[in-house]
Amino acid sequence: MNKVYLGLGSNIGDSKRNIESALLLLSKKVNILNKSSYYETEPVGFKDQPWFLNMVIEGETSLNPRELLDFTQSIERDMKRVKTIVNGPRIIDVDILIYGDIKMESENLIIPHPRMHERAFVMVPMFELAPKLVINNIPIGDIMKNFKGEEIRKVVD
Ligand SMILES: Nc1ncnc2c1ncn2[C@@H]1O[C@H](COP(=O)(O)OP(=O)(O)OP(=O)(O)O)[C@@H](O)[C@H]1O
Ligand SMILES: Nc1nc2c(c(=O)[nH]1)N=C(CO)CN2
Repeated sequence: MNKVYLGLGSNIGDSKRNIESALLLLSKKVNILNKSSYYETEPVGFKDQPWFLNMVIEGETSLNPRELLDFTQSIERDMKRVKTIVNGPRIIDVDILIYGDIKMESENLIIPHPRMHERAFVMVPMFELAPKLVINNIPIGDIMKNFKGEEIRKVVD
């Protein structure tokens, strides 16, 4: 089994329900060990869209990276994710953030996720789960200093 961190996001429909549906589907092939809180987050990239709901899970899987990507993309398809504009609104988005100690860069799979360290909507929930993590030789605590905090709000149930 390999340790993985996956980032989930949604900003169409009942985002919390969408994410929980995706988690149920993910649990068929990913043993979910830990879930971050939910966060309401300002859209990054394309601003003219609803705020997202984001969270990160820590899990383990026997799927290899390619199989894991195929699996997460099958979940996005099953949940009728329709590709709109780049960075645009979506029912569900599942990103592979970290897979063990693997560093890979193929045309459709880059691990660690190449933009995760720029994203408060990934780093804040990730820090909640793994405050001692080192990503590309940078301690996550140092990455956290880049964020001001107004772009993200923890959802308190
Ligand atoms: N680590 C990764 N996790 C998920 N998809 C990845 C990863 N690396 C590359 N990809 C590729 O990114 C492509 C676009 O995925 P998607 O449409 O979900 O992008 P996005 O989530 O909108 O943008 P971003 O990747 O910046 O979060 C996928 O088809 C997949 O092949
Ligand atoms: N706040 C937020 N912004 C985004 C998100 C997301 O999940 N949350 N996903 C994107 C494309 O992956 C682009 N922008």
